[in-house]
Amino acid sequence: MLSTFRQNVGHGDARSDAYVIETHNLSKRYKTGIALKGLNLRIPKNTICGFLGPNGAGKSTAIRLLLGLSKASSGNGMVFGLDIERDSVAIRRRVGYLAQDPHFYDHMTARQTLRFVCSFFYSGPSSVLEKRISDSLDLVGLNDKADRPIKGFSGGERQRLGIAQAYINHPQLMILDEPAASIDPIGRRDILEVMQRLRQYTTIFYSTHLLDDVQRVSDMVVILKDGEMLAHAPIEELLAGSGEVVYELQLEGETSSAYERLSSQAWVKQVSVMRERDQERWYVSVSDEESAKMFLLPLLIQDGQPYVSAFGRKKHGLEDIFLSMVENDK
Ligand SMILES: Nc1ncnc2c1ncn2[C@@H]1O[C@H](COP(=O)(O)OP(=O)(O)OP(=O)(O)O)[C@@H](O)[C@H]1O
Repeated sequence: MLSTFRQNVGHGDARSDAYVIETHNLSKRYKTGIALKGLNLRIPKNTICGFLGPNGAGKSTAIRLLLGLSKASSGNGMVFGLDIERDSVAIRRRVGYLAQDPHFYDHMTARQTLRFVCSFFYSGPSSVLEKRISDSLDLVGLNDKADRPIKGFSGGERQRLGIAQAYINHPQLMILDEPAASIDPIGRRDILEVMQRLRQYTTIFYSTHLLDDVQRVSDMVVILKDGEMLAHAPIEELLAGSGEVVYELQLEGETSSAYERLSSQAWVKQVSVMRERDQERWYVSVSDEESAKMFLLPLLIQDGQPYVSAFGRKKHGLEDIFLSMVENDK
């Protein structure tokens, strides 16, 4: 850390050691209705937390409250152990924020943009400043484009510059509002890589609709719907689901006798069949995994029928879990 830049060391209370963000029944009511109902967040240091929810779930409302840009109707919250209402200026100084649609002066280059941002908080030697700018551009993979006007940048490059701008003051927390929305797959992959690189330096709390991205880079997931929190858990815990064991099989050929054999077993709870052109996909839910390991395949195939082209334990994807939570409100 460069000594002439403001040092981001904690000066909050003891709770700041455990959680970067902590809220208690944080709620927001607009004239039109309740946007956020009793949000209880606990986000530990150096995690990447995906903040998920359908449109209108309350994600931006929560972000505005955390940054002190809007006042809570009830409840309270801490960022670095500082009160989000009383200490919002001190909090914002230590948070790097990327808005949903960042605006830049398009005639300026990436390097000039970062210099301009630094001019608001830095007054030390220019060699230190230039090194900090160069390091930030490196981190987001823009060093080779640093001296080109921003007007020629792709959507993904603009977002990466936005991340460099949010990171330039080495914040302890970055809040990113939809950092990869409306970016092509290569641009999105680059942004995810930048987030992975940043994880060693800071905590990242980001809102998104992109479930695959959340599954790839997040440690923790918070799911909101209609202002209510449906889930707040480490991603592995969420992906482990209810603990139900389901085998997924892809079959071709004669399947009716195999269906009879399997469904008559006491340890088979259910066999669901989906027909796909000339194949069938089966989901076999079992109550005893040991029996399934020993008997499922031998029972399935007799006299070479049916032909099994895929076999494995079904993994729950975040998309399945998100959709089932949002649709069932559980
Ligand atoms: N300033 C406001 N005045 C009145 N209602 C508002 C205001 N801001 C947000 N809302 C309402 O609060 C609810 C939550 O909105 P919010 O923007 O927080 O959702 P979101 O999860 O960020 O949605 P999106 O994913 O579409 O950005 C919505 O019903 C919205 O219409």
